[in-house]
Amino acid sequence: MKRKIGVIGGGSWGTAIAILLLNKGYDVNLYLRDEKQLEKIRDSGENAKYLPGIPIPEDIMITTDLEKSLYEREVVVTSVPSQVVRNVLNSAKKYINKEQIIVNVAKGIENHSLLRISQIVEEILPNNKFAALSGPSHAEEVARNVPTAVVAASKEKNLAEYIQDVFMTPYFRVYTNPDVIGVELGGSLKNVIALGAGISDGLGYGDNTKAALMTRGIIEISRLGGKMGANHGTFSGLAGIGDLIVTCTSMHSRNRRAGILIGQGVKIEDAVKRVGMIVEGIKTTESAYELSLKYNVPMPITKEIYEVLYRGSDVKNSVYNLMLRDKKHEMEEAAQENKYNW
Ligand SMILES: NC(=O)c1ccc[n+]([C@@H]2O[C@H](COP(=O)([O-])OP(=O)(O)OC[C@H]3O[C@@H](n4cnc5c(N)ncnc54)[C@H](O)[C@@H]3O)[C@@H](O)[C@H]2O)c1
Ligand SMILES: O=P(O)(O)OC[C@H](O)CO
Repeated sequence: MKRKIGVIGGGSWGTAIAILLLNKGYDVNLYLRDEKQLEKIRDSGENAKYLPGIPIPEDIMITTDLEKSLYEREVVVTSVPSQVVRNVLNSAKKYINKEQIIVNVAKGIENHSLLRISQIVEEILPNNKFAALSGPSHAEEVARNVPTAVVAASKEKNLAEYIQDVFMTPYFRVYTNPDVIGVELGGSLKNVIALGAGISDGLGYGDNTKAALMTRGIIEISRLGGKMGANHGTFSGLAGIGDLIVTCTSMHSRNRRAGILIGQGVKIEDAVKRVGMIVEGIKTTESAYELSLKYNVPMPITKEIYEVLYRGSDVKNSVYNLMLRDKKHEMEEAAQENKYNW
């Protein structure tokens, strides 16, 4: 019997995931909310707004009927922007039974509650099993079978291995990891640093600057992650440094592209409109900044990006603030524990 999967969210990632799963021979439903978008997809055979140039197989059952999209689905994939996952799941929960497995692929941290998606799912669907799938994976490349590697994270080994099996293809390699917190934080917080990398590019700075942002960026992500219960090793893996690299360097990245525009002096709202798709890092910056205060963790890059996005600070000032802050030991935490000391 064919595996039955439901994907919620007809943006670029939901569409690419649906195609990948259909090509594995599964029975795939794709839910999107917009009837006009659905008609356009039916007429043109592609999702021109979110994933242009990629033919959508007719066998994917695309629908605006949430109930229908979830009916008898063994796995339900959430692929909507992270700030709306709660609303979408609240609407969906009456159609989801406790046997169905929830796999989240959205990358972000809810504003104000500061919850990760796994925690939101736990609140709304406490009896359902959950896994997070994350890593360096631009939809535009996955949809073209560009070799890609990601991580399936679950507290339960069997579930992580099951999800690995569900998604793995010769072009899409899936590793397992028990560290749900680290995988979720890595995927979410890299978007903040990618905005910074984009701003740096937009200002006309060079590769040195970007390498510094990426390196110091993963250090501050890992510092917060450690305090929140993540495993430091996760941040050296695909969902950590891997996703940070791809998002800070690729022109597919909506976060980086928005950052470039902001660095060039475009207003934030206009930059987001020009990108035309979700720029997760904007809202995640607010959550990340609040988490750094809550856990009392220094996150200087995140703080400066927060100042630029939410307090109207001048980007060049932020660069000077970062360059001229107090002098530091590179391995500050380790030095405090008397490792890496002279
Ligand atoms: N695009 C990628 O390459 C990629 C890769 C990995 C992870 N992600 C993550 O996946 C998530 C989705 O990203 P995307 O790239 O598909 O975004 P997108 O901007 O391409 O599409 C978002 C989709 O969500 C829909 N949507 C928005 N609000 C909704 C609501 N309330 N109910 C139902 N649908 C709603 C939009 O109509 C749109 O179809 C994000 O968290 C992103 O970080 C994206
Ligand atoms: O386009 P972005 O910046 O949202 O990044 C997409 C994916 O998260 C890359 O792994």
